[in-house]
Amino acid sequence: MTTTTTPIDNPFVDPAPSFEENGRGNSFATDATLAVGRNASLTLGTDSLIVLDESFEKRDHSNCCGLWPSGTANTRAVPFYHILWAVLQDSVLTIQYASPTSKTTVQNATLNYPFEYQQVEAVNKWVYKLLDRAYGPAQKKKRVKVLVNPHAGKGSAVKWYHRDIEPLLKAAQCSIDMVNTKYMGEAVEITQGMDIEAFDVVACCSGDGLPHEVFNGLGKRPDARKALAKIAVVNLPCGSGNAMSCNLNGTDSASLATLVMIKGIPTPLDLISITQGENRTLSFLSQSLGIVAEADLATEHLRWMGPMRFHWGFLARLMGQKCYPCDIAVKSVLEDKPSIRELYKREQNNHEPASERRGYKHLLDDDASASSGFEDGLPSLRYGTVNDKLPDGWELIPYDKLGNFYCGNMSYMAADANFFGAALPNDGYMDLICINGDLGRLKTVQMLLNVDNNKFFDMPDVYYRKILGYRIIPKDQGDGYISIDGERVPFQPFQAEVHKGLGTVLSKSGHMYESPGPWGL
Ligand SMILES: Nc1ncnc2c1ncn2[C@@H]1O[C@H](COP(=O)(O)OP(=O)(O)OP(=O)(O)O)[C@@H](O)[C@H]1O
Repeated sequence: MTTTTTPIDNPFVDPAPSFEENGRGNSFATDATLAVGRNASLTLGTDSLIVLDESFEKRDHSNCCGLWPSGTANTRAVPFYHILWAVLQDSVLTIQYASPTSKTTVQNATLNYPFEYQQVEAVNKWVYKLLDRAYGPAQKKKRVKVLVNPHAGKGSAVKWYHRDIEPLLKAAQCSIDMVNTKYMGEAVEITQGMDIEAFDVVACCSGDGLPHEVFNGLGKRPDARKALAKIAVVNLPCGSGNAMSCNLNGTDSASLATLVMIKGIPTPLDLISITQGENRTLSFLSQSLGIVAEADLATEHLRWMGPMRFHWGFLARLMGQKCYPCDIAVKSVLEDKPSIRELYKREQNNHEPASERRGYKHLLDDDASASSGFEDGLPSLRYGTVNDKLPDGWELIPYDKLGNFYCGNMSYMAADANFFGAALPNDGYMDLICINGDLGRLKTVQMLLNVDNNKFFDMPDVYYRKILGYRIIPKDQGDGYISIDGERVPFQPFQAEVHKGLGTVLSKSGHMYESPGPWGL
């Protein structure tokens, strides 16, 4: 009787054929194990590179305090996801990988093994397979324009770039062109004029402010559509608000986010056109008016408090049960939570390629043809601007007791603040939450707590909708706070509409955010 060993039973067994082999009818298969002299071997396992090296035992305590899965003292399993590069040069095989230094940080580490001249061909084939496993469908050697905001957060971005980010990018053979921004708005100018053929990614070592500028810089170009589709915008978190990284990299650690970027898959992102006065800008994250906007923007002087500043600002306003009366017209598509969950579930199982996730073709809207998708610049506005007459079918409704108007395009609005549990990168909708200001203090505090523990979406007082556009007109108030992607804009009426998959980001999955979704799935 013969017994077969599956990869699940044995991590030393090479898994199913690689991406390359699939396309080549397996003609490229080589041994999964490279023997290095008599004392070491390198094996392509199920999801890790298994390094067996007797010198580990003597040399170091390098299992990083138990952070790697490891069998014995002389074995190390390096997940393929952490492999940055491998090359055989001058008869020495060098493998670079991201090694955990704590639960939230990684740093570049290297393995070197000498090989005989006769082994070169076999080793090169093995390296090819290793890189294939390490990168899967992700592009290798990305060409990255890096923008560092020296003033982001507490002013550590330059230090973090040199310590946590650049070494990983170099180890992964990325080409780098780094610029420190010198003033507010410079990232708009840089990306408006950049050579988009020379780069794949613009990586912002910053908070969410610089990505906002980059989307707008690309959006101002005569070839805006092409630029926004070609260049992936990435946040490597160094600011005080790093929501973009939490959503797409699943972390607010600069080094871990860099690893995710190196392995990231281009993902179309819905962008929102905002018209206010005579201006048109792009928003990628959120728009808010009411308690959330005020708790954030009106507490700048309390920056020393760190993240507590937002909670303090929120509670202070809550005590006064403040309302923010507005007239609001909404072009709504889904208004009930079961349908919104259903959409989310469908998208989890939807693996269509990035090329199918752009444009308007999936929208079943009455006048979708108004924006046919052939323009070179930004798409035209289907619903006009805030200065035009209200689009057909829209109706302004008075919200005299409005406490919070919050429109989101991503799930997390800060680390652990999963406000928009049903948000999707390219469903072609914005997620809108409206909450009354006279709910009662206890209920509102409960709401805030439920944002932290993932029960917010299901609360009956959370009015959650999937929408295509809206107009909001503040009334009966003097000055106030409106936030677009966390930045303050004039307290004046504005209108918003979404463009399906107009922008591009890098994500782990190619189609979902790194949030747990709307609960109860
Ligand atoms: N050299 C600079 N000096 C002053 N401001 C700058 C500079 N470079 C960029 N900025 C601006 O800083 C703003 C905030 O940046 P960012 O989001 O990166 O950091 P942050 O700490 O998260 O900020 P905030 O919490 O204030 O939004 C952006 O609007 C950006 O244009």
